[in-house]
Order: sequence, then structure tokens, then C-alpha cells
Amino acid sequence: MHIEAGDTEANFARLQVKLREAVSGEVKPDVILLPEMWNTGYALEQIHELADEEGKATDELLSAFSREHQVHLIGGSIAEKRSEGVYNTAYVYNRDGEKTADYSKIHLFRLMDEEKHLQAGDKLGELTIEGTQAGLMICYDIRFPELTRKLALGGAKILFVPAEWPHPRLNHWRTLLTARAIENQIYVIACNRVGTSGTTHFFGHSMIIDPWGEIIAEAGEEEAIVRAQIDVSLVDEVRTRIPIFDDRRPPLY
Ligand SMILES: NC(=O)CCC(=O)C(=O)O
Repeated sequence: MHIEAGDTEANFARLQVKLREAVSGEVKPDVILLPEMWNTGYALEQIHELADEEGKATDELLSAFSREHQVHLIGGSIAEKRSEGVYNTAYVYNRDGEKTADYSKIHLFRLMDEEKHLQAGDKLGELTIEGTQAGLMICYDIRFPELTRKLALGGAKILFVPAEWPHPRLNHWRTLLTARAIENQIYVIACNRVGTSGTTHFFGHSMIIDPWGEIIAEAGEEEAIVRAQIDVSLVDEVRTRIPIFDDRRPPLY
């Protein structure tokens, strides 16, 4: 989706339209992923005034939606205000509207001044969806391969990535996401915003990559709902075929 920097009211309204669109197709989704900082965009100069106080407004909306539509919701991320400052945080809901996990971005992106305005999280993004373990990281986090490896070693078979990743780094986006999928033999599901904010152009290209590294669904630069059916048993199949987790030599590196 497009995100209006600093206009939380417009973003909440737009998100609800997009969520309704996501559940209105013939095939009902099991899991929905949203983009990064969808409530405020990168209005970092005013982030302390704009951020959602303890995430209450977001929680109310996402919890009610996931319960009403019986869908797992990885709520992208929001600017979330806590007593210590503002975090870039993702909430996860199950089909009953219960918040089952949260994750605050641990690597702050200096090129977009995040470290000047935001606090970094200090725990991993780990979740379970109906028995399948998954990992969650936010945008710039994908540049740190150790993080995905740690999540994969912990049992993750799917990696969810909300993002606001702009031009001119589309090549980095696609290459890094594909590399994370291939090197860890996991599904990577990544949702990136579209549209322009000031002089920054966000390219979208949300995508779903299988554990063999094939992009099985990909959006363009316009707003879109990207859908795919995934088969988690493919993770075990690929790991049996090329057993990288058995062949690792951690004492050497
Ligand atoms: N919002 C972000 O973390 C952007 C990361 C990004 O653009 C990159 O190149 O890394």
C-alpha cells in the first residue's frame, strides 16, 4: 500500500480498505502480512507526536479484524510509543484476535535517520502459526544474514519481512531476500510499501519466495495484494536434498 507520511488518519483508513480487499477474494487467506511503519511512514521529525501510544489504536483494529475474519495477521510494523521512546514494532495476531507475538526492529537504518528518532528492539522475532514456526524481521534487518540463520536454526520455516525499501536498491531487495531463502531453505514472504514520500520513491515488489529460491509471486510498483499458496513440507524436502544444516562447520566460522 501507499503510506502518507505523517497522516495517521489517512493511513488507518487506507489500511482498512486494503485489509477488506485481502479477504474479499474467492480464496480466504490464512495469513496476511502488512508493510513497515504503515501508521506514520517515515515522518521521523514528528514521530513522538504521531506514534501510537502503547500501540493501542493498532491493537484494537488488528485484533478485531483478525477475529472477525478468522485470519492470522502479521501486522506489518507501526511507530509504537512506549515510555522509553518510539519503536518500530510488529504485532502478530491469531485467528481469535489474540496477540501472539511482537517484534521491534533491532537494526536501525542510519541512511533514513532511524537511529536519531527510534529505539532498537532487543529480542528476536519468533512466532508459531498453527504449529509451524516462523521468523519475523523488519526491512534493513535482512542485511544481517546471522539473524535469519539464527531464526532458521531455532526452527523457523517461514520468514516474514515488512518493509519500506526505496529505489535505487531494488536489486539489493530482491537479491537479499532470495539469498535468505536459498541459504536457509525457508519461505520468505516480504511486503514492501509503494509510492513517493518527499524525494524517496518506494518500489513495492512485495514477493513470496520458496525454499528453493524461486519467486512464486511478486507485485510491481503499484498497490497490490500478492497471494500464493505455500506448502511448508517443501522446506523439509529441500533440506533433505541439500542438507546444509547437517553440513555446517560452526567451529571453523
Ligand atoms: N526501512 C528500511 O529499513 C530501509 C532499508 C533499506 O532501504 C536498505 O537498503 O537496507
